[in-house]
Amino acid sequence: MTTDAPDGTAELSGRGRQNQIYSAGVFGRSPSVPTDFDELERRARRAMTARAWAYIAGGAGRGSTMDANRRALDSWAIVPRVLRDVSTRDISVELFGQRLPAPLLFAPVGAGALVHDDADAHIGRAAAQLGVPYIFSNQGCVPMEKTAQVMDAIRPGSPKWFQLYWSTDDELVYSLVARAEKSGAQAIVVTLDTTMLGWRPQDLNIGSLPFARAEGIDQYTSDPRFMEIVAERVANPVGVRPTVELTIGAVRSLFSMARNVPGSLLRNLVSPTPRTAVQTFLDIYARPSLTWDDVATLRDKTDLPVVLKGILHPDDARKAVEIGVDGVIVSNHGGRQIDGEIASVEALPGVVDAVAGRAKVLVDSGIYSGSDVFTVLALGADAALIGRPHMYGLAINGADGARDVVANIAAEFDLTLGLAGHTSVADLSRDALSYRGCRH
Ligand SMILES: Cc1cc2nc3c(=O)[nH]c(=O)nc-3n(C[C@H](O)[C@H](O)[C@H](O)COP(=O)(O)O)c2cc1C
Ligand SMILES: O=C(O)C(=O)c1ccccc1
Repeated sequence: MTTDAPDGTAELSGRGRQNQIYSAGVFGRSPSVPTDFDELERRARRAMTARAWAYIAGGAGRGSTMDANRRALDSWAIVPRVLRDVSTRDISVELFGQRLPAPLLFAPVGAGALVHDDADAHIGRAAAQLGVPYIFSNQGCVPMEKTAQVMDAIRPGSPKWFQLYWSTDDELVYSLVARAEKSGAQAIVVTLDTTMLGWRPQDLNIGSLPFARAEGIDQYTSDPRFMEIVAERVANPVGVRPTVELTIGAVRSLFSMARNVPGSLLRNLVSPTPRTAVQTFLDIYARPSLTWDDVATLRDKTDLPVVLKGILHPDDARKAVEIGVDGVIVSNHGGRQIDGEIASVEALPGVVDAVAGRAKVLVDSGIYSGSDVFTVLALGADAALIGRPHMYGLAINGADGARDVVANIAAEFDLTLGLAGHTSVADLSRDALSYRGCRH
């Protein structure tokens, strides 16, 4: 089956996408982004500043978790079946009552402004054109209301979810959740693996943290509760440690941020407010003391599906189901948090078995091609999140680049599905794979 975007420019079916690309080729036009991950990454690196590359491509420590993510995927081989009429295929899936055109989502990625102005709005546009969900990052660069508006203008009711980092201030947490509900979010994703930032040598070695330059704090500066905390701190600076020095770039971002905030406290740049906003963000964005009780409370307070991101142990998956969450995301945050961590795909079968169909199981980290998507679905995942690849597409070719990267992965998945002898996602099981063991 073919899924056209409203403007007719993006195809998710394998043959449709191939036809688009080959037909354009006849007129000398090449695709907006490379169609394989390695070339995509090379081109993206050339399109980015060194600071953006360090943050986006970087991982924790020596990068061994990123390597493990790839190794785990590559240790499974697809075993095709033949003569089964694969002429009509359906790659759509249902998640939380909504039919999605492909088993894919745009992962939440913070500080996208490093790559593109108003990054989140452009990714929102890409996602809306495809009808694929976009999970808004809590560390995004555009207030969620604006991204939602951009998406709904393209496709009313475009699938959108909100990713939450649990702040030390519960009132801020619930203010963000209420804004997400009002913006039309269809699920709340709580990310659990970033209660502190991992040890990231690529950023550390050049002394670069986007948030310290006010890149990636727009969900906060557009929040009334957050700005109330900032105002309190400005009025009463006792105990506030100014650990952040503002650069010219930071002042520029703060200036644009001030334009976003109604009746902004930030307008007056000679005031201590911008610096306090950055420092307040760094102080309160995450609470390492978070426990299951907090998540259970959230579960009771919102009617939206709650999805936990960063689940890798089967016992945690069982506990999540027990407290009534609707889904888990098997993720090691793209290998950015712990060096030497279990690969998502290594953890996936254990989590799928523990959940036993009682909640949705999503997965991310290193899923870069249609055959990777095939592998994780055959291992029991319901859908996969795509992180760095869509940011690389954004870096190379803006919204169209982000869209086409995800369209290409969907198209390759559709072809892989058919070539392997299957016609729908529901057909897939571990029988479709053979374990070839780790090569190390
Ligand atoms: C630059 C960058 C920023 C990220 N920011 C967030 C974030 O704000 N919230 C979150 O839950 N995950 C964040 N992640 C993790 C992604 O959601 C996802 O788990 C990861 O990118 C998947 O791995 P992949 O990049 O190999 O596809 C970020 C990842 C990257 C690369
Ligand atoms: O960079 C990230 O991966 C990320 O998710 C994050 C979250 C909070 C603060 C800094 C980074």
